[in-house]
Amino acid sequence: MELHNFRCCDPSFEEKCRNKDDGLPTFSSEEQDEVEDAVKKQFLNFKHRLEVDTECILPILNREDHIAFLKKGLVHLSSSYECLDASRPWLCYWILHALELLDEPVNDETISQVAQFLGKCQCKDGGFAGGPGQYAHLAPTYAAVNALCILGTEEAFRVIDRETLYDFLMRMRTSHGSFKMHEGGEEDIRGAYCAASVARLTNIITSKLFDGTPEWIVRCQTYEGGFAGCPGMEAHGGYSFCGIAALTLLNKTNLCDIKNLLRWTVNRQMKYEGGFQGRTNKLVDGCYSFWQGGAFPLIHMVLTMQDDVALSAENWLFHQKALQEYILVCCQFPGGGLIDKPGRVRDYYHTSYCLSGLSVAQHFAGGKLSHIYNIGHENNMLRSTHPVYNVCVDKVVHADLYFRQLEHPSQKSEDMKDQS
Ligand SMILES: CC(C)=CCC/C(C)=C/CC/C(C)=C/COP(=O)(O)OP(=O)(O)O
Ligand SMILES: [Zn+2]
Repeated sequence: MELHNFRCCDPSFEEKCRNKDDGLPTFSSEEQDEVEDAVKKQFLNFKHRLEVDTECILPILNREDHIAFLKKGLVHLSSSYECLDASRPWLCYWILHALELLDEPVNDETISQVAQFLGKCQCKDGGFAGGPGQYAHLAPTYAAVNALCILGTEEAFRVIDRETLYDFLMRMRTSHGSFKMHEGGEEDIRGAYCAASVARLTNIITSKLFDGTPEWIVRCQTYEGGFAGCPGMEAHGGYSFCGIAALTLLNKTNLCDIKNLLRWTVNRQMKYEGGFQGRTNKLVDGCYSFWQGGAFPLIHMVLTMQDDVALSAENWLFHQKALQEYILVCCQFPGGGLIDKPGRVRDYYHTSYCLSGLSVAQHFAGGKLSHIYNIGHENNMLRSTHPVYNVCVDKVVHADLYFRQLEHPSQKSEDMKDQS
């Protein structure tokens, strides 16, 4: 059988996008029309090739273009993105994580600049804000901690003030164990996940901080099987990931109905496109490759811990080939960056989560099972992401070793008791 490499994008349109040197995800309306046509054409072209060649085509990940797009964003970080002015730690995290997945190093000067910039987003009373001088919020706190762990230098680790971070988390906690996103803000399952993730990663977790949290999280699991933002709301992939990842971090996955979660999640993979939808009766979107796809390694880990479920390497939980095809064929934007679906323009959020989903589909690992599976060109392989934090595994191990040797907040209160 002869195998053909398949570059999904139209070369002339690719060149045009590559030369857009502002790095910003903005296109005029004429350009948007052109984008829509070009990417639809590439999808139809792929489907046609599939009919002719059946299994013989190898879609290519356009690594160099994605890296160039990501690096442009890193340079612009401190000056642009007025539209994402309250999400600057998120931009750092999305870009740094996508680059680590692509195994692309960042130079020492940039590492130091980004660490210092994130330091400016940290608030005096603890936690990180969406930008310097803004109020602390749990979402940018999660993004900043992940970004600093990806940077992975002593300077980056030292930016995190663990004492005030603990105070901030305590202030966001409600009496029933849920977490508000910010002072006076909404409480939802993202809060529980962001709090558990940063507390675990920086080694400041205490039983007092998460008393009642697992019980509150399972109240968000709906009759469909996925998790909602709050009890009584609709199941959604973004919230489902937060639910199962937070329960994993808190060692309480036994409290949820894992088989119902599995049934709901597998049914979110779309038969025609191969990608995932976020919720029942909605459209496929590349970012759910991670929010839904990332739940499988966690579900698998729970299932293998239960004796009555026999899972083997042949017993895959989702269609890893179809997901890789959707990401490689439909979600690569010509000239760099990844997207929600054909017709949309690139952004750093979709670039990061499409690549995270591709990594999960390539390195399926959960419990005792792990295998590598690449449907395309050999150069498509990404590094493996940790399914709980969505940071590459080596960086999680490194951060864990660093923070584990520091004093724990419960140790401090013991010391205070001894002194009194
Ligand atoms: C850690 C952290 C902060 C996680 C965030 C998780 C996440 C992506 C939540 C999504 C929330 C939501 C209801 C989106 C629906 O948007 P929509 O109606 O535009 O999209 P849809 O049609 O695909 O449902
Ligand atoms: Zn999306």
